Amino acid sequence: MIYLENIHVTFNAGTPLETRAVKGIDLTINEGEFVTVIGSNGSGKSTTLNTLSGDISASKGKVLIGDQDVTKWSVSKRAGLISRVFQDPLIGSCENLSIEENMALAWHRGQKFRFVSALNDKNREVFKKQLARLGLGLENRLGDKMGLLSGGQRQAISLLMSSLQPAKILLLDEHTAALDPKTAAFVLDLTNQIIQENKLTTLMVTHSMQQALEVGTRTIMLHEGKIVFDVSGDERKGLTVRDLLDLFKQNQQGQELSDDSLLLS
Ligand SMILES: Nc1ncnc2c1ncn2[C@@H]1O[C@H](COP(=O)(O)OP(=O)(O)OP(=O)(O)O)[C@@H](O)[C@H]1O
Repeated sequence: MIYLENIHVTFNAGTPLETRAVKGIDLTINEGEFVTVIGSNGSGKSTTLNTLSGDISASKGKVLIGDQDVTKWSVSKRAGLISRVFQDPLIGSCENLSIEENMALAWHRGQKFRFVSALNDKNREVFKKQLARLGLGLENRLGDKMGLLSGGQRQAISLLMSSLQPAKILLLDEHTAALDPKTAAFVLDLTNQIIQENKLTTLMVTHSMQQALEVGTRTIMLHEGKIVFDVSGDERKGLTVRDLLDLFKQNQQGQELSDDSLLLS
């Protein structure tokens, strides 16, 4: 269970550049839920994910994971509970390290370890088995530098890496946005498999309203730092992008959504 309790995030508080990015978010996510997060540019989606991962400290409010109050935990301490895949395939893996070194790092995330002992035959077999399921032949390229791979290959490996250790929460920040449509569909399919196999509680930010409805079990929309709607279960089944736009309008006193990137996707 994840609880975000009255989260506020203000950047550059008290200066002319003050930005109230998140304004009182209350969100409870049950174990195993897969929440898709939509909202226009600057609505606070990444800031909300960053507050959960610990990359940003909330100006006010509490973050709880299970029965633990993690509000004051560092990113590295939270990394034992949370794994993350970013939009940019270059973030989240080290291009100068090999595939197997990246996987060893992911496997030992948050722990002290040495490559010399982590890269043994037994572990290599585990990495190979995981990579083989991608069907990209990467199981035969364990020693290749990550920087040699395409964006889609890196994103697929990042997803595998996110499930190598027992984190229970997966944060996906537009992780298919930089990929071509075919690779994006492949990575999304892999995402679904990994979430189901590992029973992960997931938050996925997407700029596509269609994608937000097609995957996951619940959809929330942020607008100007607040949650403007939250749909799941029967209410969500059969919803169309048009319905989402109408929901937005209802909750915003007739205001139309003006972000083309959301409307067009
Ligand atoms: N580190 C920061 N310093 C100052 N302002 C920031 C910082 N990070 C985000 N902001 C501001 O906070 C607001 C919310 O940004 P955020 O990145 O959370 O939006 P978003 O919904 O993820 O947008 P996008 O869809 O464009 O990625 C924006 O006005 C942004 O400019």
